[in-house]
Amino acid sequence: MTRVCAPHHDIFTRISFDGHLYGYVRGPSAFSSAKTLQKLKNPPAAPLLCPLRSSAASAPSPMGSSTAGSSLTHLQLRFVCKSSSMVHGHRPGTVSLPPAPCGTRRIFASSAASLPDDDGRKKSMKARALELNRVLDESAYEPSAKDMHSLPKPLSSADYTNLISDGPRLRVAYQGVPGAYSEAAAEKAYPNCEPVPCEQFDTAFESVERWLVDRAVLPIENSLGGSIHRNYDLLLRHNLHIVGEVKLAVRHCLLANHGLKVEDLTRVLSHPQALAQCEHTLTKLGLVRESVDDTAGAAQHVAFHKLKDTGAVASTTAAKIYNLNILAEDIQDDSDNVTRFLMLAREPIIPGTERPFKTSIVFSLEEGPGVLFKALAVFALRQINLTKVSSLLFKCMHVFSTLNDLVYMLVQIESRPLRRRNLRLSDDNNNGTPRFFDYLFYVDFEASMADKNAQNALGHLNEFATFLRVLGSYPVDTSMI
Ligand SMILES: O=C(O)C(=O)Cc1ccccc1
Repeated sequence: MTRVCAPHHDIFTRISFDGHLYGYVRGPSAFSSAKTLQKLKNPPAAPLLCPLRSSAASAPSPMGSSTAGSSLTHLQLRFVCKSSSMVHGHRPGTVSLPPAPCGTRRIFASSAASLPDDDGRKKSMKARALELNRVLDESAYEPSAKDMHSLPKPLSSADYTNLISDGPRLRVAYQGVPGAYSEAAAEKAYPNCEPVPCEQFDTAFESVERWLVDRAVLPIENSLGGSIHRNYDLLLRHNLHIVGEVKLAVRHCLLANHGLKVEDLTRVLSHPQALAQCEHTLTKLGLVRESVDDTAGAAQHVAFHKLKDTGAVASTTAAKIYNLNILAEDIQDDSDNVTRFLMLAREPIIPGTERPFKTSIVFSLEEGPGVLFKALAVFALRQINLTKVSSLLFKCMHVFSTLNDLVYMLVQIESRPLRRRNLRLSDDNNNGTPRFFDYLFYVDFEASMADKNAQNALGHLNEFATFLRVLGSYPVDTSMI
């Protein structure tokens, strides 16, 4: 893939309710970047590019009539693109990325053409990428297992300054350390990628936003332990788009240092979801459970401290990396233990109809009887399936009296009772404005935003929702079916 560097400007996009990608290119090289957008192989049709606002003395001319390298500064261009014909009257309201740190160049990773003066910039980007690799390599920890020093240290927020992504392999952030299930999910989602470990979920989100990496892959829900609510919140607080999903069969092992037997253990460490998924087995073994950030981190801790009374619930890969003994395999309570991960990117993908697509949205509603019924009816009326009912649905039964009527639907609703919590949204003007919501509903429905039916459903929902955002429209992972 040829990359285009877009110096000192912001590119930001969002999927509109009518299935368009739209966004802005803002900054001194907006014209050359906008020209680049016009040349994209994907989307198949040239995007419409139009000047939105310019702080330059004269108004900018429409795209195509200006030359690359124009001396205009702070130009904002709005672009809208769709694989079929243009539809006017799309909803405004995109979200801008935070300004690049001074001197930082941003790479428009999904572009397929080059700017004329690309060479010099590529060199400097390469240097910065090497810089990132150096930080990752040099900050290796000192674990007990012999190969551990060669593992990359997870990114923390301290690694953000002036480091950017470059290189032939797609760099994919995940939360955890090498050997985590999220790393395996990243490799399944993007074969041949370079997985980049991150200390926290927030770090993974920010690493993508700051162009340190190209994508993030994060767990969102699993068949046993339920949803990972923190990541739902992060989806709202950040500007990333869901561009895919990947399902991973998760098989847990009980790991311990060599020479130990199960009877020697009194305690077990792991990610809370992993502990929940092995609840019965761990109870039977009488082990005290302790939560840590990720399963592989638990294995690393047990190995590093040469613990004699503590085991870890983690993968066979983690056992190999941290040189631990596998005391028991397949200890999850349910043999069909599947975790769903989301693939996140800075730009949305163009929704298609050539294969099954799913769309994820988040919305809030005014309180009142029947209001959730009305919201879900916009899909039911159009025969759009929502996916499976979450137990969290029942938390809001006192608010929505007609909810019982809806249980027949195949629904996945994640409701987040926020108790008028102050949620700092990355809003459409990128103000990070705090807004209050009593409940936020996360809904996945089985349709593409390119589908007129889905567009109508969301248009309808938008008439009475107090807030509505499309988090992404992406191909369904059918690999586990
Ligand atoms: O901790 C990990 O390894 C993760 O990737 C998170 C997780 C934990 C349990 C099941 C699936 C994913």
